[in-house]
Amino acid sequence: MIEIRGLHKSFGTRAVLAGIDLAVGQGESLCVIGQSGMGKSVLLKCILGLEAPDAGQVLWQGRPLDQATRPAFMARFGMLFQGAALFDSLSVWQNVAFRLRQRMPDHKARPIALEKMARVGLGPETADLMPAQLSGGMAKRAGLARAIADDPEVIFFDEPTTGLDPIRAARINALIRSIVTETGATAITITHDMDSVRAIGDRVMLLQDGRLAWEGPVAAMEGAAPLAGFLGHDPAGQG
Ligand SMILES: Nc1ncnc2c1ncn2[C@@H]1O[C@H](COP(=O)(O)OP(=O)(O)OP(=O)(O)O)[C@@H](O)[C@H]1O
Repeated sequence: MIEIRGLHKSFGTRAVLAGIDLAVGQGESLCVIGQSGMGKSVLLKCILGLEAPDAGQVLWQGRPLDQATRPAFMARFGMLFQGAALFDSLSVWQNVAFRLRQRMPDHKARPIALEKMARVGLGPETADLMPAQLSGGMAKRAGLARAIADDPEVIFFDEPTTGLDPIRAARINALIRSIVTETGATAITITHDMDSVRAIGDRVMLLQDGRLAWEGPVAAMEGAAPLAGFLGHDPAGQG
């Protein structure tokens, strides 16, 4: 369970986050949407401790995340970065096993990496390829395998379909949903893509002018007036 209480973050005179409260339950899949520049990335950075909020708290399992509690949280989270963000100098399996290799020898890490790769549709023939040899869809799958390699309790998906054509995007969305359901992980997805929201989310939040302008179950969003600008909108045209 992740909770955010009264989160404020300004840059100069601009209040990017002006009092955000939210809670994501264990096993829940939350999608955060918002126009470009509305603070989705800043929110994610505050949760991860990459930006220090001006006020407010982030709690994990009821405890505020601080210097003492953050390492345990960081060990239990996985992330799919926008654009996959693979390490160019590491092979696919080494990317997938990046965290595992910090605490186990390669002969133990590699089979786990191959198992996670299989889960996302990457066969063993891709294990020793370098990221530059992968298509966009394969790179995204490798990034997804890395995100789940250490069986995280919490997974962040940052714009998971960016750069993919609609067919590949739909496949990645379906894969993410099945993995989230199967693992019981808590998922937070930041996206412009309403097809991702429909496919991945249980609940959706609209971030606007530093506040949560709308929140509800994905099933209720089609009739929600504040979301009218997003529904049926082509996400490729934004941000
Ligand atoms: N380190 C920083 N210093 C100054 N301003 C910042 C900093 N980080 C973010 N901002 C500003 O905060 C606002 C929100 O940025 P953020 O990256 O969170 O938007 P976003 O909703 O993720 O946008 P996008 O969908 O385009 O990625 C922007 O106006 C941005 O310029």
